[in-house]
Amino acid sequence: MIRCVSLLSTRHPSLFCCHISDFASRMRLLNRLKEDDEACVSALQSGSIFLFHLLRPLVCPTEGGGLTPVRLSWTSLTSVLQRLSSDRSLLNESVLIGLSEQNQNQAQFCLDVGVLDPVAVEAECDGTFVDMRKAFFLLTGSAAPFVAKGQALLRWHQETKFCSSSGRPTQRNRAGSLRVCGSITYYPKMSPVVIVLVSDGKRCLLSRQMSFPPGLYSALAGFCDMGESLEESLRREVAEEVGLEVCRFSFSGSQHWPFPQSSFMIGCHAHVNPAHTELSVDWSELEDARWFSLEEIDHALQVQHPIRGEPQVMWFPPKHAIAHRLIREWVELQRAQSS
Ligand SMILES: NC(=O)C1=CN([C@@H]2O[C@H](COP(=O)(O)OP(=O)(O)OC[C@H]3O[C@@H](n4cnc5c(N)ncnc54)[C@H](OP(=O)(O)O)[C@@H]3O)[C@@H](O)[C@H]2O)C=CC1
Ligand SMILES: [Mg+2]
Repeated sequence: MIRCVSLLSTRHPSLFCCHISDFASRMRLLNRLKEDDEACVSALQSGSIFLFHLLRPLVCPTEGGGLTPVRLSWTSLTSVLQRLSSDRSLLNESVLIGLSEQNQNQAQFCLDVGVLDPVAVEAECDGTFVDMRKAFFLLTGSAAPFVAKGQALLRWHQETKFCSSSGRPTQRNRAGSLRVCGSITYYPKMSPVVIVLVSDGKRCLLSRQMSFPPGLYSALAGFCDMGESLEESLRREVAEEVGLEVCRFSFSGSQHWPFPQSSFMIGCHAHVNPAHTELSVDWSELEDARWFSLEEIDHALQVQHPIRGEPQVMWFPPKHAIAHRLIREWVELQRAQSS
């Protein structure tokens, strides 16, 4: 929907009224809140706040058996803090996550209440603090990436309290989108990871690491090295982990991934020459790597959850994960090619 938005900007005084979409106006407002501390304070007072305790999100169950994050208004959170005899200044630690598309661009913040007794907060707020690994896969709708982003920002603040150059404490802006020490500005960081589903035209290649739960197989993945392009990382990771040479690849999509910290997953499909598919697996990285037929992949896609005590049952990362999407795309392509 296009609507007329009045943009009063000191930076762009010529922009008084123009036609921009709701999305564009939301993005500009978000940017303004990052730059304007006063505007951000007032957005917090009318916004919603999501709580974490030592990086564990506060959630409550949904009717369908999933989880949803608990959101509090500024007023209700200040009264909770008062009842728990905590200083309201804790709210200064909150970090802007985004603006609600559904709720008239309401600002959304996250706050780690690690200094408070978690049980008391849970009782006050009707929720439970749960480990991110559990929460991420049970959060419904768009909540999983949203909560992951909040946790990633809070973690970054906790880890960037001091300047790595001077050793002095860093200062943050109100939104929490940066920290400074003198002339040095720190911005939140992500580690780029390439994740690639390799195919020989008929089969696809999946692997598992020692740390994976029993039966879980996924696409090959690896952190990009400093200075590498996406294609260089992809070719290197496939060569390192299974000894194959990629002849062509295509980009599929990307996602922020909260494990082990903040990864920026770049999902790709890659092809190898069907005449050169013999694997030379790096056993120090992988516990197993194998080629799978369409039939085997189709069967594993039906497995919703790992079955306890049946490690032989193969299953894939859940729908949230880009690995899942790559596998589904490969299946669709195989079906389209054979019909
Ligand atoms: N979203 C999804 O669908 C999926 C996501 N993933 C994610 O992809 C990520 C990367 O895959 P993985 O195979 O483990 O990566 P790699 O193949 O690159 O191997 C991991 C090792 O690389 C080293 N390393 C290099 N740079 C970094 C960095 N920036 N952060 C952490 N470790 C680094 C570490 O070695 P050392 O410890 O020796 O220093 C680490 O153990 C994983 O964290 C995993 O969570 C994986 C599969 C599916
Ligand atoms: Mg790897």
